[in-house]
Amino acid sequence: MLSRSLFTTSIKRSAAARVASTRYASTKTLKETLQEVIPAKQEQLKKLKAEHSQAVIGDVKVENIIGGMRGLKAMLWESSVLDPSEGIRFHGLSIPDCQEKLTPAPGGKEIIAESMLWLLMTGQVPTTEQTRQLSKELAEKGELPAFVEQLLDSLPKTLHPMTQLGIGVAALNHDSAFQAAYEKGIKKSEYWTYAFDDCINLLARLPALAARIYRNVYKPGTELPKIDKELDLVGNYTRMLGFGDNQNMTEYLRLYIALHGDHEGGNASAHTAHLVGSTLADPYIAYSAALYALAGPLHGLANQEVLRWQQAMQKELGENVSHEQIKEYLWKTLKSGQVVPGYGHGVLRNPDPRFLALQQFCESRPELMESSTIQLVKKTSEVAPGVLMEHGKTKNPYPNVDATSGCVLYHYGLTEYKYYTVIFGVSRALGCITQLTWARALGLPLERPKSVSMGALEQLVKSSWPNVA
Ligand SMILES: CC(=O)SCCNC(=O)CCNC(=O)[C@H](O)C(C)(C)COP(=O)(O)OP(=O)(O)OC[C@H]1O[C@@H](n2cnc3c(N)ncnc32)[C@H](O)[C@@H]1OP(=O)(O)O
Ligand SMILES: O=C([O-])CC(=O)C(=O)O
Repeated sequence: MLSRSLFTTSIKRSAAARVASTRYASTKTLKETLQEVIPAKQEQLKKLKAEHSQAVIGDVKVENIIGGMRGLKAMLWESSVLDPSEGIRFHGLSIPDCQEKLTPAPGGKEIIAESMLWLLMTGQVPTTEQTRQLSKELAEKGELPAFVEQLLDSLPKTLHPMTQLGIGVAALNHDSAFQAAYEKGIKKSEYWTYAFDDCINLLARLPALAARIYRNVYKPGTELPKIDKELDLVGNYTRMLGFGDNQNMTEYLRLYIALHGDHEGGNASAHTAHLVGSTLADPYIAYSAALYALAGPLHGLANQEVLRWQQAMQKELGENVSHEQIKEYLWKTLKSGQVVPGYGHGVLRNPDPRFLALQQFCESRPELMESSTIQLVKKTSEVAPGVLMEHGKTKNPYPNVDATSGCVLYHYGLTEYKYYTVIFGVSRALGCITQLTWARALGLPLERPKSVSMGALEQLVKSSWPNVA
């Protein structure tokens, strides 16, 4: 059984963090607020460089190099930190803190993308007015250029929705303010303002882009509504997908998109955006690249894979599967050499608090608790950790966020699971655009780590440990 104590502990511990990290913002816009907070961070970096450049903060082991750089502290990322036991904190705030502090949509309860973005970008909790003003700005900027609509409409319906999303996002760079300004020749200190403008335009246009792909592929011939200038980003997205009448689905998507927004810098999608952005490619290109990292089954695509796996199990065993049957099915998956999707993590060593928050959402809604899909998620989470521990390979036998995220969408009628990672792609922009803006504001350099061959590694080992055979 998953323990809730993790959550309670996190709520208690985070009270102090909240006081330390939360500073209420004024009535300034997001860009004006950023303008205010950037100089202190620039100064902090300058001081780190001047005073501590040569300080050693860890060792590089052979296992780091051959093991996908796991555990290597090698990136600067301000907006969130992932603790292996506690999970994610956004500028020090845990998920329950954010649920308590961040402004929901009018009439709603869940965190909205705008308030999460504000927190990520500035480290401050926005006022309700600031959140609404940002919603308005995003809605004003949300329509797609006609040529991008035509481009999307011309793609084969059989092309994976994630491939389509990446193409659409890359094409938006036609209007990149950063690229145009760079060509004109701007000073480095001005980079961030153009990058920020692109980032906001990108985020604003993602719902129309992602919804158009959904309509083209799964609901051809249905009318895509225009953006409603009075709605928040996700309210509009849900409406454009065709689920605007379902308040529970709208609220679920708000929570989903806020929680998937950022997961510190080392995850494959965020890291890709940062790497590509470090070449001074514009934010559209950088985020398009990130989407293709998200599209792999070990990362974001896992939410599609969870549903596919669950449905295959239900097809084989029927609707009302027992814990024992799930256990046998898990062993069958493992013995066939496949991973159990939705379980394990590169950093986390406990149940993912995003998983717990989404499960809590389900528990607050009777229609979800009665759903056989959601019940299967719960039952699987009760037996899979034991099976994975007995299997003995994974360092983390607990569910990650993907174990449940798609199943709720399925219950509410968004059954086309190849689309699920697109929703993740709308969300992950929050963290990636934050970093793209800050990387330019801090003048971070081109990312270029040193690679080594196996022969060179052997030599390095010999010279460090001469007595090793
Ligand atoms: C939003 C997200 O991206 S969350 C992650 C989504 N991905 C998934 O749910 C896919 C299933 N999970 C996995 O494949 C892994 O747990 C990952 C990719 C998430 C993390 O990978 P790692 O950090 O390498 O995990 P770890 O160090 O525990 O792996 C050790 C071994 O356990 C295996 N393992 C890890 N998780 C699982 C799993 N869920 N099922 C079966 N085996 C697993 C690994 O494949 C690896 O096997 P190997 O030694 O034969 O190569
Ligand atoms: O942190 C990771 O490596 C994967 C993950 O959960 C995410 O990116 O949301």
